[in-house]
Amino acid sequence: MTLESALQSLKRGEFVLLFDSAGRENEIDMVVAAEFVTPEHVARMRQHAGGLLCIAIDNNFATSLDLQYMHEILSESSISNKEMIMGLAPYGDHPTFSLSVNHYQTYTGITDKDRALTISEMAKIHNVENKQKKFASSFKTPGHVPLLIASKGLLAARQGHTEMSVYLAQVAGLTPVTAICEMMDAETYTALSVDKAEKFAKQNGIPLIDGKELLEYAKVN
Ligand SMILES: O=C(CO)[C@H](O)[C@H](O)COP(=O)(O)O
Ligand SMILES: [Mg+2]
Ligand SMILES: [Mg+2]
Repeated sequence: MTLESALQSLKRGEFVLLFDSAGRENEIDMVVAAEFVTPEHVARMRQHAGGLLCIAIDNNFATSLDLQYMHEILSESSISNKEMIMGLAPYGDHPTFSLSVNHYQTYTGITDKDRALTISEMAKIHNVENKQKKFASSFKTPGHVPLLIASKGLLAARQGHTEMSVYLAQVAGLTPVTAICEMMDAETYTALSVDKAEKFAKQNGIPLIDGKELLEYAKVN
């Protein structure tokens, strides 16, 4: 499956699977452009991925919303348990978590319908004039969908699913806001292996992108 066909899938509002690398998380995330997310997408990520469903956003967009990384927010806060604040994960990256949000029209925030609304409305904010004002009036925190902020410099700075998925959306000409969820294995209680993900991808006609290929593509484009 070529990167080009994966981009076409994203443009049609379909899933792609994204592997980071064996030396990093060694995980495969289901990825879909946030602007297309429906309750059915959320149900499928819940059933076929089962990890944490997050919204990844481009760094400039985060800045325009006055968002910070959660580890920065906590470092600057008056909490006493500062030693708990995540520095680097075992594979060497800082977490990209920021606030978690619910759209104001959700009820509990966790249902497929509620999360789909939160995710798709988050993409819409990217394209309005006064983003910060609209964001503050349309979303509540804490909520049921974590926001992840892609690094400034994107793939040159960090090679996580956060950056790779936002980069894919950008290259596809879409709003750089994605919904991503790690694929878990209910048989082994670990992350889904690449072999099993390849099988799933084939059976379901979903493109699987290797992060290595994406990084090579980014170098020459
Ligand atoms: O931990 C995560 C949030 O559920 C996932 O790994 C997600 O893929 C984003 O993180 P990263 O950019 O580090 O891969
Ligand atoms: Mg992770
Ligand atoms: Mg990841």
